[in-house]
Amino acid sequence: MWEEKDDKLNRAFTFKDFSEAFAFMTRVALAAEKMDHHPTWDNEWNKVNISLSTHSAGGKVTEKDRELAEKIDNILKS
Ligand SMILES: C[C@H](O)[C@H](O)[C@H]1CNC2=NC(N)=NC(=O)C2=N1
Repeated sequence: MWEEKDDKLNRAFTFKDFSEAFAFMTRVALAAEKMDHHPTWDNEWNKVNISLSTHSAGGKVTEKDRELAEKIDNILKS
């Protein structure tokens, strides 16, 4: 689940393999681009760590981050 810490919303995801992880990242990237709101993330093989904050709000968590987090959760479920 998402955890709010140090002005960021963080969540770690683990997939079966790299293909699954990267497919998820592609879908998140398209949703993020549509919102013009982008994650800070890293990927190592089957793991993806996502961190959300709003640069234009001085790096704080805003409604935009909560909205993107919800979209990411929906991508994961679908
Ligand atoms: C110019 C462009 O709209 C801005 O830089 C957008 C792009 N993506 C962004 N992503 C995030 N996470 N925060 C922002 O403030 C932000 N701003």
